[in-house]
Amino acid sequence: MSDMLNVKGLSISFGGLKAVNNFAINIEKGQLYGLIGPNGAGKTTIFNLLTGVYKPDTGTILLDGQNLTGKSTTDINKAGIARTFQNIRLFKDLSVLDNVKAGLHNHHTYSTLEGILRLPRYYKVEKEMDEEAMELLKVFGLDGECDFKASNLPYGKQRKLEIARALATEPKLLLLDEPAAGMNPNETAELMETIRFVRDHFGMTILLIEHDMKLVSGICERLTVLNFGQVLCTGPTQEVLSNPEVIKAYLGE
Ligand SMILES: Nc1ncnc2c1ncn2[C@@H]1O[C@H](COP(=O)(O)OP(=O)(O)OP(=O)(O)O)[C@@H](O)[C@H]1O
Repeated sequence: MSDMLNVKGLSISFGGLKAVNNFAINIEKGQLYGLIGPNGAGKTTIFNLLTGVYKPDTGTILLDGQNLTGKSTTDINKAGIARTFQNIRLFKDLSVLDNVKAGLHNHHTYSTLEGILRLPRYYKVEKEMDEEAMELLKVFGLDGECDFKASNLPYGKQRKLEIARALATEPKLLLLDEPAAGMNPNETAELMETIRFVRDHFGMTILLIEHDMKLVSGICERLTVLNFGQVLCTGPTQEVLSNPEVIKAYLGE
């Protein structure tokens, strides 16, 4: 199996603090992978490094063999990394459909002039986008709410919409930052099914940060545990979760 994501020697400091120190990870294509660790361990900072929000002090990031180190957020998104955020970020006043279409805009193009003049190509592209967005919404069971304002959806569905929008950019790697945060047990159980489905249906490679151990042990095949910015342990999920050092540093909290 080939690596979809290959990261080596990744570090960044904020002032005197080494938030991420010599981080490495290999994720195979189609793998469902978890990044866990105590609060402040550096997990979100790693997502910010992988997506170009921060530039690493050292290290390399390869996506499907392509070197993304030091690239901008836009270039990295185009190259195939999409993410969701710890605090949901949707276009709250836009419809559910338009939120997904905002993701599709990455690869459907008409010129600004074609758009302003409403030239035929504009209508053709808009129609194709409507259809594609609806297909994606169906996958998430959100097609019935396509005209709702995003902010009027219940919390669990907003999370799903955020994932749908990320998938609309046709990523090679999907990063989910605490997808179950703020969810009740029913919503979490449904979310687990959705994430598993996204992997199976789209063959998606997924890296997720999560504190909910039920979700982590339920769907992740491999884990990397981060502690004080450093990798404490990497391996198959059950092996990692029964590692005494991991229990001491994290699970025993
Ligand atoms: N832009 C920044 N400037 C200064 N310090 C930062 C910055 N971003 C993160 N940090 C620090 O880096 C460390 C790692 O933070 P990070 O948010 O990555 O942790 P985390 O593992 O995602 O935590 P949580 O589980 O609470 O979300 C923290 O000490 C944080 O305060």
